[in-house]
Amino acid sequence: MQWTLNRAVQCARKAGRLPSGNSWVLSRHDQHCLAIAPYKIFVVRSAHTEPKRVRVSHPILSDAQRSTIYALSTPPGKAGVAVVRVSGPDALDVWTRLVKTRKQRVPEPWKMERCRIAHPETGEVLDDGLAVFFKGPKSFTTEDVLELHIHSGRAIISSVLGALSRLPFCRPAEPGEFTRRAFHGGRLDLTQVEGLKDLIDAETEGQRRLALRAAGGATRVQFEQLRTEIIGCLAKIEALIDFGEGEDIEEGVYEEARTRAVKLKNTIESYLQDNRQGEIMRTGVRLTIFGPPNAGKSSLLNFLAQREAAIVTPVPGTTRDILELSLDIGGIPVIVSDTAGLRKTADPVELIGVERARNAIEAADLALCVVSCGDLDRGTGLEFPASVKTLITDETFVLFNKSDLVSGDSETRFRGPHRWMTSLKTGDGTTEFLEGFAKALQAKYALSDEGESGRTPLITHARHRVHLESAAQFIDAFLATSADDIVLGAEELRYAAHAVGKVSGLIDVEDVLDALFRDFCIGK
Ligand SMILES: Nc1nc2c(ncn2[C@@H]2O[C@H](COP(=O)(O)OP(=O)(O)OP(=O)(O)O)[C@@H](O)[C@H]2O)c(=O)[nH]1
Ligand SMILES: [K+]
Ligand SMILES: [Mg+2]
Repeated sequence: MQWTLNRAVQCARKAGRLPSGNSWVLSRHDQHCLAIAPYKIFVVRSAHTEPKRVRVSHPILSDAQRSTIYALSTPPGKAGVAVVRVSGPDALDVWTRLVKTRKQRVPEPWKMERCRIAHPETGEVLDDGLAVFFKGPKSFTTEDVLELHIHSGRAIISSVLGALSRLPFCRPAEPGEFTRRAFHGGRLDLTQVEGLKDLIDAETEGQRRLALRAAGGATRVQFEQLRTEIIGCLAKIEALIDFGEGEDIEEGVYEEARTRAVKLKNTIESYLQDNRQGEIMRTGVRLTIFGPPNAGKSSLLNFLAQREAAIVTPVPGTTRDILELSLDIGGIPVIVSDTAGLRKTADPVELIGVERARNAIEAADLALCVVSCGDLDRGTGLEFPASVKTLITDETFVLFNKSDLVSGDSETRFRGPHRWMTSLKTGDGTTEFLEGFAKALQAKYALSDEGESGRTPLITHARHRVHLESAAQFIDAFLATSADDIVLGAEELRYAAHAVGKVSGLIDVEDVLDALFRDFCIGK
């Protein structure tokens, strides 16, 4: 028997736990139903087969959270347009007091209207602009929302915010409070809230695309699907517990549940085996440039950054400390570290630099070794200097620099995948290097186009990985139980569903929310 929100609400009403006459909306899950009426939120809990077990908890929104809030939603400063956003039960009241249109006092929802913004007490016109009213729940926060589009200038903005502050039922919004309300209203789940924040913070094309996917709800859908499938599995086991095989239940149900669980575990594992692609794309690929002294490592950093970020001199051992820069290479965010040249040294300061360089290579997602063609040419064949030889693997990118120091015919020795030859002095080969390197990065980290979701990583935050890993463990634990202890098995599946639910924020949400919204800007 499938448990629905309507049933949950019906039962709760019968039990006298919910006031009638309110419109009930929003998310329904098999075990936890979030039922939301205007300004009152209750969590309806139920076991998914037993309507009798309905329990309605206390409202989870405080008075402060129910008030009408306002904030400037665009950056302060001189510009064409500034948007002041108002959200809450009294948004319509704000309209009638501040917005003067030619036609009517009550706005037509979702329709932009030309208006004057007037002071609620003095009636003084503050600005000429546009206003739009979004009727809840079809708004960003799911509450009634009013947006005032005014001219962006310091005096105009402060006069409008000042006018709003005169209304006793309004208060300034806290950072991220609009988004928090959207979350509490069920409009966004946690992965979407994270996506929204990542979208605002995105600095490269790759980050933008990844964040948009999450903000748009694609990540949410995938996690919800996973959770639904686990619950489907659990339902079979619970049916067995309630009725027992052979009576009302057809045979083979237990085996079927196991087969499904194995499939689920494989799916989760395929999500986990993503080389941390999504997390790396979000936070940046860590690339360490290393090599012997004087190879041109700092020259390379400056070339990539297009500015004199690092000191370059003919003195070997110039770079001591690690110099880190965030760069956009082919749409991939890359945190590039320039390091001290690797060599045996008695200088205690340089020694620390060399030690740090080695640690940076260890910690990096990618390493790029720069060697001077001049250092190689003396030997026969392609022999890397001893100081770097042991650090070069199949994954290491290699740049043979200072091609101007060797004769042209020796060039072929240096060719190969992930290997380039340049002269950072003359600029020879730098275009090919940059193109080839960007392509290599894209091949490793870029997301495939929409549709080929197979290659798009699901996990973008360490939090997702933690919960998915524990879900996989619980499914494992279920598979380790036998048909004799299905009650125990069912419990493991319930934990697995619970773990996946944490990703979307259906469960144990407040601590994650606090951490997340702390970094949001006001007005979002
Ligand atoms: N001839 C030639 N000289 C270069 C080239 N690239 C860099 N140099 C010079 O090589 C010297 C060393 O360059 P850096 O960029 O400081 O080398 P580095 O690897 O950072 O050196 P350390 O930090 O001391 O380990 C400088 O004088 C550069 O101008 C090149 O392609 N050809
Ligand atoms: K140098
Ligand atoms: Mg250097």
